[in-house]
Amino acid sequence: MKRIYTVSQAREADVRTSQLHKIPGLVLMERAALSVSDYIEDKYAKRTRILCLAGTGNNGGDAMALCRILFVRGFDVSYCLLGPESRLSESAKIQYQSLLSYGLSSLAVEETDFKSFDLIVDGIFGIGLSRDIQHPLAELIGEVNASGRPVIAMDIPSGLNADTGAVMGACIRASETFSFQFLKPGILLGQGRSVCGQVHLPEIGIDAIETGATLPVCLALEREDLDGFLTDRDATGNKGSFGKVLVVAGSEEICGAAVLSSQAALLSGAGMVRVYTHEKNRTVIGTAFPEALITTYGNSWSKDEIKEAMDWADSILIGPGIGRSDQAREMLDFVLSDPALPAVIDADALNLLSEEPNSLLKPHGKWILTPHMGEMARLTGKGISWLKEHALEAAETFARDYQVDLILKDATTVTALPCGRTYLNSSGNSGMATAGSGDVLAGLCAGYLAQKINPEEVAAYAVFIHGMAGDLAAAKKGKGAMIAGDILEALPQITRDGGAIVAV
Ligand SMILES: NC(=O)C1=CN([C@@H]2O[C@H](COP(=O)(O)OP(=O)(O)OC[C@H]3O[C@@H](n4cnc5c(N)ncnc54)[C@H](O)[C@@H]3O)[C@@H](O)[C@H]2O)[C@@H](O)CC1
Ligand SMILES: Nc1ncnc2c1ncn2[C@@H]1O[C@H](COP(=O)(O)OP(=O)(O)O)[C@@H](O)[C@H]1O
Ligand SMILES: [K+]
Repeated sequence: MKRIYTVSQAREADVRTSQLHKIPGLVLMERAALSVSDYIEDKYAKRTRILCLAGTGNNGGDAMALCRILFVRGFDVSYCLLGPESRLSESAKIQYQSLLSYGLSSLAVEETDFKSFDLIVDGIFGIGLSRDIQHPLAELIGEVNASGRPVIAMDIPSGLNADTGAVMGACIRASETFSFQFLKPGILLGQGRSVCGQVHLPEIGIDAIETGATLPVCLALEREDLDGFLTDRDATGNKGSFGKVLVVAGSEEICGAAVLSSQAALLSGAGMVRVYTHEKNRTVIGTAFPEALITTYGNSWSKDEIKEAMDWADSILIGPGIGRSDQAREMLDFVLSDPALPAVIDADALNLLSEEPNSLLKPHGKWILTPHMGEMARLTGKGISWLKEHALEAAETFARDYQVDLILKDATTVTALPCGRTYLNSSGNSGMATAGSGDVLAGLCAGYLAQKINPEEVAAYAVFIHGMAGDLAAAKKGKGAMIAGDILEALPQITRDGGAIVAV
């Protein structure tokens, strides 16, 4: 599991480490620069022409320290200081003076042709970026990007908001980013994934800030974490003991969502799945998915029937394809009146809830909500562009206010838990933006809930596994041609024997 620190948390960790262990900031800067120089030495020949672009803050200090180390190691390296000496931070000034002592003075940036270098290091701005980048640095960044040269970003590509992933005026497009020790939210959110390139997280000796399990922290799951989640299947279990899922999905007009979500629930390892749907769907679901138990309703649904199914189930999924009719609203109200049954609330159920969000405030147990940005906009009354820039804050606030697990689906899905912990998902790809992909995720959540696998964090794991399956599907079919059924088909490769993970 990787920690993700906001700008203020990264600064806190930095200060804490310096104070507690009496390690000056310059030492951390040296370690940061060493981690990048070791990498460059491994990957590039000594004759590589390298240009380090240094701003006047500590990010520039990192770049100048790197320039010195590479010079001492025999590389053909130069640098441009992008600002007056008078604005250098304390540590950056020391790095600059050190370079001068080696006889290395800054190139004049207006006379520098970026294309004449083989590799460019971006140390213009790090996490200290506080406003939009303007003339002339914005143009300079445009020229670096247009040069077509590989760029290594120190800490974060200059111009990327480290908290939100928004581009602030202009942004370096890096081929690789060395984020010092901890990920930043902006690397995964917003434009982060498209401008960071390959991300490295070198250890530079900074202590983590959390001192107890109660502190809010943002995390990214990794493949290794699944070993603890998908434990071996109980050899003595039976279909009743592996969890029973009730899927309330589909309507007179829509059928596919019920098939995809209930298949995902069964593929998660649950013992039984029962679909409660409109009678028109019986034949299709029964044919496409003979393993499902099916209960249907006609013009009117039956409280007794659904109650009996809820009593039978260990978890319920409600929403995919149920529509927004009065009938759907009544069923949703009834289902949510049982606080004891762990529930996944998806798709149309979310749209119905957005008409009356306060119904989420009534007492309840485990509820997982899975809105995409459009559904979240309806639920919160906020615009989609605002939500995209404030995804972390929006998800965390919602989870806390309504005491639900909130899966805010997007290219990087944010999963916020009411305890204050948040996960940013690093698996998955744009091929997953295909109809029915969300139904698969909702089914997976309900399936794991029924099995009572790590209920507290189940939402984050389901998202991660869903993304991994999407990556396998993309590898097999291509991002353009993959469909939701391919994500389903890939699931067993991840959960082979309910435990071992097959490399993606
Ligand atoms: N754990 C840590 O936090 C460590 C941090 N280090 C480096 O230090 C960096 C942070 O250093 P700083 O706080 O000095 O911040 P930066 O080096 O990111 O830059 C801050 C400076 O840029 C100015 N500025 C901000 N936005 C601007 C804009 N749009 N146009 C023009 N000027 C602008 C600020 O006023 C400030 O003077 C990190 O990103 C990292 O690279 C490393 O040295 C090692 C350890
Ligand atoms: N560009 C992307 N990169 C990674 N995952 C994506 C991307 N676009 C969409 N997804 C994922 O695909 C799923 C789409 O779900 P959703 O919008 O509910 O689709 P549907 O309603 O058609 O089932 C979500 O899990 C989302 O996170
Ligand atoms: K940078």
